[in-house]
Amino acid sequence: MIKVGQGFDVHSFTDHRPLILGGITIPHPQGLAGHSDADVLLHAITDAVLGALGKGDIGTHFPDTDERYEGADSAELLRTVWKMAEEEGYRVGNMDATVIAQRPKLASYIPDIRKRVAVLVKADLSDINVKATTTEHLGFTGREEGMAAMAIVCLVRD
Ligand SMILES: Nc1ccn([C@@H]2O[C@H](COP(=O)(O)O)[C@@H](O)[C@H]2O)c(=O)n1
Ligand SMILES: C[C@@]1(CO)OP(=O)(O)OP(=O)(O)OC[C@H]1O
Repeated sequence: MIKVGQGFDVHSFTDHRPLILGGITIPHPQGLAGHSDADVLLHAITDAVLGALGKGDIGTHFPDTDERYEGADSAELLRTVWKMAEEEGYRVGNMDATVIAQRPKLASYIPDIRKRVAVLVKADLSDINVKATTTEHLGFTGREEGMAAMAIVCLVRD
C-alpha cells in the first residue's frame, strides 16, 4: 500500500526570534513569527504526512488557540504525527521538500536539515530530499517578508 500526501506552509519574518528551519537553528537577523517555533519546513512536512494518512492538518491536531502549543518545538509535533503513521504500519518511501526563501542562503544548512528530518521520521537519508529556491525577488518571499515551504511524502506499508 502506498499513500501520498502534500503540505504547504507560510510564516512571516519577525525580529527577536531565532530562525528555526527543519529542526535546526540558522543564523539570520530575523526569525519566523508563529504560535509555535514557526518552523515552516517541519509544518509543511507534518501536513504532508497527515495528508497521506487522511488525517486532516497540523492546525486540527495542534490548534493555535491551545496554549500547550505556544512556542512548541515543531520537531515534537512531527514526532507525534509520525507515531500515528507508525501505528498504522507505514514507513517513508521517500520525501521531497522545497523551502522558498530569498534569504538566507540555505545550501550549506541543507545537509543538517536532511539528517534531522530523516531522524524525525526514522527514514534513510537517501529517502529524504530538501531543496531551496528564491523567487527572484518577486512576491512576499522575494521581498523577504516571509518564507514558504512545501513537501510531498510517499508512505509505504508492506
Ligand atoms: N534561500 C535559498 C535559495 C536558493 N538556494 C540555492 O540557490 C540555487 C538557485 O536558486 P534560484 O532561486 O536562483 O533558482 C538553488 O537551487 C539552491 O541551491 C539556497 O541555497 N538558499
Ligand atoms: C503549529 C501551530 C500550533 O502552535 O501554530 P503556528 O506556529 O502558528 O503554525 P501554523 O503553520 O499556522 O499551523 C498550526 C498551528 O496550529
